[in-house]
Amino acid sequence: MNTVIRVEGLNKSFGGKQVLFNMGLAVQPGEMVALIGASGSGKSTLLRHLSGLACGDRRDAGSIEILGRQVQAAGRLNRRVRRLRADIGYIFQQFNLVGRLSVMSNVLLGCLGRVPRWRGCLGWFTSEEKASAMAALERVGLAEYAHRRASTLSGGQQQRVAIARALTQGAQVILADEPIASLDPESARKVMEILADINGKDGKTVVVTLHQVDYAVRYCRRVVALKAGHIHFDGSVDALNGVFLNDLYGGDLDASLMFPDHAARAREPRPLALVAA
Ligand SMILES: Nc1ncnc2c1ncn2[C@@H]1O[C@H](COP(=O)(O)OP(=O)(O)OP(=O)(O)O)[C@@H](O)[C@H]1O
Repeated sequence: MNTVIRVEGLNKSFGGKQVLFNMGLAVQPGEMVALIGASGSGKSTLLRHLSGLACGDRRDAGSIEILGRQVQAAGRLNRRVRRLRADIGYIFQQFNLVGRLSVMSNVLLGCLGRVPRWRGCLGWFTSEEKASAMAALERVGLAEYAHRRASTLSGGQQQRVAIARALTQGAQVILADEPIASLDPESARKVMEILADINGKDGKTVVVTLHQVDYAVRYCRRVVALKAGHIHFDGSVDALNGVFLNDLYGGDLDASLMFPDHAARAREPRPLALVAA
């Protein structure tokens, strides 16, 4: 099978300050990968580059391919990156819904990359597209809210609508940037379970940045840990331990809460109390 995400030699600077250093990454079809690291380590910047929402400049070397198609090379975005974005579902921390529109209309926005522009402008969708949007809402448990104004939903519900939008989009790859950072634990659990379900049942490749290491341990097999713009670790979640996490987070993380002993990590349910500072 072909590699879904390939990053080679990626650098990024903002105003002369380098924030990503020679990053290399390969993600295979159907993987669910957690991106972890302290605040400012470069997680969101990397994710934005993967989706083609950001790019380096000519001084920033590096290339990114998604689904075998070039997103950027030598600090330049592929001119056809908009098309590629139709295959990438991007979940934002703050949901990015249009609050005054109905839940259903928001989910239908997922079709925009694939329908003729005039239809998108008129908001004219076929019955198949509407059925697909409703099926996506059912999948995330929100069919009964289809005709509610999006702004009236809770944060957790809005994030599930955003996931339904990515499903309707038909995205092959889901990039989720701190999707649970502003949610209560129960809403966070539901969002992570939906992402894991989409990964497990539909085989979609998921990369999710997380502040909460315990959710990474629970839902992802592979972890990529960033430290000061470098890939510090890339491997099995089983390799994480308190010493490693204290080093990664500079002592801001009380990993003893998470790994009281190695054996406890294998037991379910895993603790959900720990949040990185
Ligand atoms: N638009 C920007 N202009 C200037 N500097 C930026 C910009 N975006 C990010 N940075 C800097 O790049 C570095 C990495 O930021 P990034 O947001 O990727 O980190 P992060 O790991 O996602 O942090 P957090 O977990 O707090 O969201 C930080 O030093 C940040 O200040």
